[in-house]
Amino acid sequence: MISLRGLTKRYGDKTAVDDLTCEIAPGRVTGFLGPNGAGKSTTMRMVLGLDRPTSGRASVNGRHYAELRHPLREVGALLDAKAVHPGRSARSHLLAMARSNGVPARRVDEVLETVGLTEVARKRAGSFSLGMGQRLGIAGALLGDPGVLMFDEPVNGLDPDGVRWVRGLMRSLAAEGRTVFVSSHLMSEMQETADQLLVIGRGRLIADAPLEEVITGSSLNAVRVRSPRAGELREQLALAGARIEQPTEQELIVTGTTIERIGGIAHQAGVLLHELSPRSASLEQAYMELTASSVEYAAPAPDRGTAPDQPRKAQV
Ligand SMILES: Nc1ncnc2c1ncn2[C@@H]1O[C@H](COP(=O)(O)OP(=O)(O)OP(=O)(O)O)[C@@H](O)[C@H]1O
Repeated sequence: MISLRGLTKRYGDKTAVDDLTCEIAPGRVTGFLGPNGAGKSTTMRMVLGLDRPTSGRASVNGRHYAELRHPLREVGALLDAKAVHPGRSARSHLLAMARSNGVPARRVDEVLETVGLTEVARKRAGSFSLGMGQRLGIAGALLGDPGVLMFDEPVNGLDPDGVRWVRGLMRSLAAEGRTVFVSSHLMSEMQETADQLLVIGRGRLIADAPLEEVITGSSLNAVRVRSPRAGELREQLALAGARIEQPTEQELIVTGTTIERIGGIAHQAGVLLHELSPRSASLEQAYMELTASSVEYAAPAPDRGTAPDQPRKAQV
């Protein structure tokens, strides 16, 4: 369990993390999302005692990181895969970490096997590709067999096979009852991996909700209706306050109401339906809506050459 209580970090007059309060619970994967500069890495660094909060508190299993006797055995983290001495082999890097945390040396070979680096274990970490470095960082996080794991952009630089492997690893760590807290900009990947989402923007909490809830909260969820009398149904639905697009003569895309309501209106009007199906928004669409007002570093829109979009929706 990771707990954040009024967690705040200021750098001069810049507030990187702004009064975050939430719990990251065990037994599930919590995705940590937010635009560039939202404060994700700073939050993770404060959990690990690498940055001192300006105010508030971050704790792991009820204690501050500095109070943990063998931190690696309680919380494992991959923050920066490049934070390895380039002249050291993967194995000696992990052995040094193990020794300083009372972890037995045989565990080093186990985690090297888990991340698929056994064959290159004696090669210099400096010669590793980005993906191999990520795997070594993940091995370091797993070393103490901790109940709490944090990963900052773990799939960065991994090939599709590696991305699938990380997804499976996260899921199985959570299934073992561990707390898995992972940041990513890859929304399609998060949609496959996360159970819970913590979304921040400009350091502030925007959403802390189950993945399903974030997606169903999107105004882009729609219902596709096909009917030989689509025009007639359209009128009835409009009277009931729904928003309707009609891409073809017999097809309607309806938002702003429920599938049950549409079925009821069609029934009352005696209109035959050939299809009534939900069109779920993607996590990417839901995320873009949620964070539209929090994007700090955005390129101008290509067709208009102006500033970023105006907020569409700020809260779930
Ligand atoms: N050491 C520092 N000194 C000054 N400002 C900092 C420092 N570290 C982070 N910041 C600022 O704090 C804000 C949050 O940065 P942070 O790296 O936590 O965001 P992030 O959500 O991890 O971003 P990204 O997705 O781009 O990695 C940014 O505006 C950043 O410039």
